Amino acid sequence: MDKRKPIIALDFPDLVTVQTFLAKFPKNDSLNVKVGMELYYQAGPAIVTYLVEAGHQVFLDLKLHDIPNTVGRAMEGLARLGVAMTNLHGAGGKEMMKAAVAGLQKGTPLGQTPPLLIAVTQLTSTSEQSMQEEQLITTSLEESVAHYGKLAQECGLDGVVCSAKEVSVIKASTSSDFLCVTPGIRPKKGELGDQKRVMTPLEAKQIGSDFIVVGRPITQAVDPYKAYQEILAEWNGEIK
Ligand SMILES: O=c1ccn([C@@H]2O[C@H](COP(=O)(O)O)[C@@H](O)[C@H]2O)c(=O)[nH]1
Repeated sequence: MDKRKPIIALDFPDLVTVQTFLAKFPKNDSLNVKVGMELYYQAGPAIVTYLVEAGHQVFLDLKLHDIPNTVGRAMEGLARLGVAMTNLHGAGGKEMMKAAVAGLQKGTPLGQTPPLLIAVTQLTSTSEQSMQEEQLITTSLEESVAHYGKLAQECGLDGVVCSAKEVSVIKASTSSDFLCVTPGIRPKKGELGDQKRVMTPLEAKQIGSDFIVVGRPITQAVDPYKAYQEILAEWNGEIK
């Protein structure tokens, strides 16, 4: 995946809506796109194959969280789809994460590299208060995120999903090459929606995010391609 390009969250219900959206971008532009639950559960693996064959780099964001055997076998299947990155919930634990790594390796066709595997730490829609009250976690949110980062690295994962606000703490508790994939990205004065821990593309760049994930600020914009270009420019430090 090209780190200079934002990952566009294709949170749409079907192939036709995806095609209509992508038609607003120049033909032959290879994009970083994210397929999440909304699209995958309605359009199935065929949507992933469609995007891969169209030349896009796909982050398959299904956030697996189940017993180790189930997650390992599911990852084995997902590895055959040709995605560049996929993920699970770090809260599933070490045995589950190790099974996922093994499953991806087993399922990846000979001669190909397994997708990057990253662990969700605390969702960017979670505040410290809700984490403490609803998950009964008594540490700070930063400590919880750092903890999941360390576990994920111990299990052989490539990085985490976190807010850009936690990039420094993740890098300090793991290593500088441990990937921080950061959703919860909003342009200055952009609508937050359900996101709680947000940063602008420029702030995320300055703090060291490896990848930014952007959905509604692009997909719901009046001119999605223009919105994408503005975010791309900011992410690449061209707008200060
Ligand atoms: O902690 C997380 C993990 C995943 N996401 C996903 O990223 C996009 C963000 O969309 P926006 O419209 O830019 O808010 C969405 O697909 C989420 O499922 C996240 O936001 N936070």
